[in-house]
Amino acid sequence: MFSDELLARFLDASSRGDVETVSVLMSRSTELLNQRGEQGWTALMLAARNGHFDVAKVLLSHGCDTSGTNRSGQTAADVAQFWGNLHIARLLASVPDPVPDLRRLLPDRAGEEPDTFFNREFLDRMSVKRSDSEWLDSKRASPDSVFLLFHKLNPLVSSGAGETRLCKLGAPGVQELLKNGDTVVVFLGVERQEKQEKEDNLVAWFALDTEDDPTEFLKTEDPGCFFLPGAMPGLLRLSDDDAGVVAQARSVLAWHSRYRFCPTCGSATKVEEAGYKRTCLRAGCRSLQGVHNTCYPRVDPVVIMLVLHPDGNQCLLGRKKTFPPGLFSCLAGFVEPGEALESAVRREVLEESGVQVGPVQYLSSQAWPMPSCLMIGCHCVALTTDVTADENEIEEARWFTRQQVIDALVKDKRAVFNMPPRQAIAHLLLKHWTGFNANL
Ligand SMILES: NC(=O)c1ccc[n+]([C@@H]2O[C@H](COP(=O)([O-])OP(=O)(O)OC[C@H]3O[C@@H](n4cnc5c(N)ncnc54)[C@H](O)[C@@H]3O)[C@@H](O)[C@H]2O)c1
Ligand SMILES: [Mg+2]
Ligand SMILES: [Mg+2]
Ligand SMILES: [Mg+2]
Ligand SMILES: [Zn+2]
Repeated sequence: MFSDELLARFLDASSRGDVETVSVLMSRSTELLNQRGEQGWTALMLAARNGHFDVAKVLLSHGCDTSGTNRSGQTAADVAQFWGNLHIARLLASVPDPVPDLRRLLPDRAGEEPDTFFNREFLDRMSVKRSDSEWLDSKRASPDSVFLLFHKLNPLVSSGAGETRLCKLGAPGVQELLKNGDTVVVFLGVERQEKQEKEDNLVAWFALDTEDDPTEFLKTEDPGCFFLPGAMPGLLRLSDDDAGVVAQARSVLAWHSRYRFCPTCGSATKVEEAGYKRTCLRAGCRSLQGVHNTCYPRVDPVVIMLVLHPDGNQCLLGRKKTFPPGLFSCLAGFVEPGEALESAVRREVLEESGVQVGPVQYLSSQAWPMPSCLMIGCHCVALTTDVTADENEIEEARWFTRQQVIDALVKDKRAVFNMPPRQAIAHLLLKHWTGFNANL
């Protein structure tokens, strides 16, 4: 701490060009450096006003902030320029602003939208049709329509030729389930057409989930069909073409399985808008007034970030206790209510690793249907480098060099860690940072 009297002497010495007193006082309290006097001027502004080059140099050598402004909105450089002290203006102009400098470490944004797993959409969701019950009924009965069946949120698939593909059932294949009034049938959309088709010719897709024992059902179906076991890593076995429609279907079905009753009053609900809304059946429930976010499927935003070291050559990765051995990935965390993405990035990195973050840059996002996250992928640059992992969540967090990341990407024998799988956006953030464009 310092007294008002000490600050007054420090500002006075800067203003008079008394380098020696400035140095002595700073050695007693470094906090004086960016303090303002009654007029809102810092020592650097006073030195700039009065042309004291040596004082400005000493202040800068102690890491004095050059970006602060006085009450007229002038920086020290503006003050020096205004009063004709051009040598000081030039000195200040040659001091890089630390934040824009760190910004240069952020990789260029991708030119093209990356083809990320879970994001590929070949259906037109056609949300206008969700309230057209006549059209929906006709599509549910149509022999051309496709039904995707899930058992406890695991999709029915078949394996062959090294690929795991969705089983596309027709209405007869799921007729028992359709007869059951409790079954939720979600309308996913229609296949995109090369040329404009009549509405009647569009191929509609639906999804439904059953919790019943599927043994009997599987006996009647193609013997190669099975329910993909476990969400992770099971879902990552899907083909790239099928992953997107599974992300959509699984997230909406998971919402139905978890939100049977009205979250506002606990009453029964009815399914509307072809599976995209649940409405409370109790007249007078608060959820029926205005737009109510409990009535619609959830999306939980999660920030996921590759933190770059201020030296530009290292990045911060962490391991959760639940990760397979050797795997390190980007830090991630749920965005909290009332929080901007940039703040969520800074808070989660600080919580999980103790590292402070400066500039943040968005790269791209990914649907992550476990059960319905939206991963928001960012690069950011650290302001501090000491790592203290939050032991509750992270087993270990540390800096890896660019070369170590490339070794892990190409699975070189020198690799010191395993990359997250190519289907995860963490992989894309790492690969994008290295600038490594080979099709790995
Ligand atoms: N695609 C990828 O590359 C990738 C990589 C890492 C994580 N993820 C996903 O991101 C999710 C979030 O990351 P995290 O676990 O590090 O988050 P986190 O660091 O915020 O910590 C998770 C904890 O936050 C709490 N929490 C707060 N809001 C929550 C909500 N809406 N839903 C569930 N829990 C909530 C819970 O206590 C939970 O245990 C993971 O669950 C995972 O599915 C995806
Ligand atoms: Mg986390
Ligand atoms: Mg966290
Ligand atoms: Mg969190
Ligand atoms: Zn209600």
